[in-house]
Amino acid sequence: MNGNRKIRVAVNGYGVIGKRVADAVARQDDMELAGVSDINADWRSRMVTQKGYRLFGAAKEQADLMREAGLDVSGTLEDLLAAADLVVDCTPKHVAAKNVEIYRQVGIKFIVQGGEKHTVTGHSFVAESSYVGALDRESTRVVSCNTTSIVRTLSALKNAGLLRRARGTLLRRATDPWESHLGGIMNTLVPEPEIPSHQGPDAKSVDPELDVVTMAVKVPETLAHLHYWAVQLTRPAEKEEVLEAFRSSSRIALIRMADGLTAINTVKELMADLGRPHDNLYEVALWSDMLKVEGDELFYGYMVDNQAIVIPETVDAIRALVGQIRDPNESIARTNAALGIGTIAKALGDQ
Ligand SMILES: NC(=O)c1ccc[n+]([C@@H]2O[C@H](COP(=O)([O-])OP(=O)(O)OC[C@H]3O[C@@H](n4cnc5c(N)ncnc54)[C@H](O)[C@@H]3O)[C@@H](O)[C@H]2O)c1
Repeated sequence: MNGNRKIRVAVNGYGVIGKRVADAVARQDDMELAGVSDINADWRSRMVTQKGYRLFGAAKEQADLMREAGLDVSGTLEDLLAAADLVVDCTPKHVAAKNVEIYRQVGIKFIVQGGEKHTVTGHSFVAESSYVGALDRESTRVVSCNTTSIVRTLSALKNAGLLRRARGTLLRRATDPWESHLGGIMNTLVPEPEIPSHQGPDAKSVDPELDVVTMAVKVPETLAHLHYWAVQLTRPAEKEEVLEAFRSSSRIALIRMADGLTAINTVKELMADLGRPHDNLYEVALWSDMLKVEGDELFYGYMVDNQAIVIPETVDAIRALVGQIRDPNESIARTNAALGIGTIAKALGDQ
């Protein structure tokens, strides 16, 4: 690739993650959105052209259906891939694993999301932990929302020399807001049948050194996930030392109950007030005044906006695969600036 040319990015699957990835790519000054491909021909695909993005059908049949519905269609996925340097697959779980065959045939770099297994690409991505390992690769997998939060927070403790082992309980949102008329639990809590739940082992696909076990339960709300962690430190530590470790990550935002941020809906409202697209909380929002250190034991809780947290990671994964920017910190800083990551600390002051 010519060093000065913008990276042309295709997004396949314009759902919860795909629409946010498309918007985030459009905001990067070193990238351009080549277009978006999907299979549906309703209001969701209509929003693609409304935003000024080029729309493609996943195959001829879907492109024809879109045309019949009066949509302005630029061709098929094949045409889109021909006009792109890299494709981000945001189709539902297991669909991407099949699309990978198409990408390999065409010879285009690709990113899949956390619904797919590590083996689909052989590399799992969280920017602060595995950017360098993704440089120049054919593909990577941006891990799931929960796994991203686990790797970000535990890496911060690990890098400060504080992490021995971590045990977490995850309260998982039932479904995504836009599709909550189609399903999702009510008036119950559904424990995941196995311990450990998959997120702990999945974090080790990014960093095999992490000693982490997770347990999870599905809860009847749609806003976000909530995690509680008990961590054995390498030595007794002060609370301020731990907070300093978390502050070292630009993608962990310290918040406080004392500021009135006492529930996940209040944090989402803050994102709306900050003018974030889709009210996205890209950061792990970790309560500094709830955090407790007792000798060498650490306890804390945080919120994960499942719809948003993987978006900055996906943008960084694009740069890593293309390989023009070799330094993770440079990519992270560019992504953060383009998405407004850092505005929480500015708005709330020192936490
Ligand atoms: N929703 C979340 O909170 C979340 C968080 C992190 C990661 N992920 C992962 O991101 C991926 C996408 O999840 P999502 O929640 O955005 O799904 P989604 O169902 O909201 O969106 C998927 C989109 O892909 C389209 N699609 C389906 N089959 C297609 C095909 N063959 N070709 C092109 N488009 C097709 C659908 O019409 C839909 O618009 C999954 O791997 C998921 O596990 C989801």
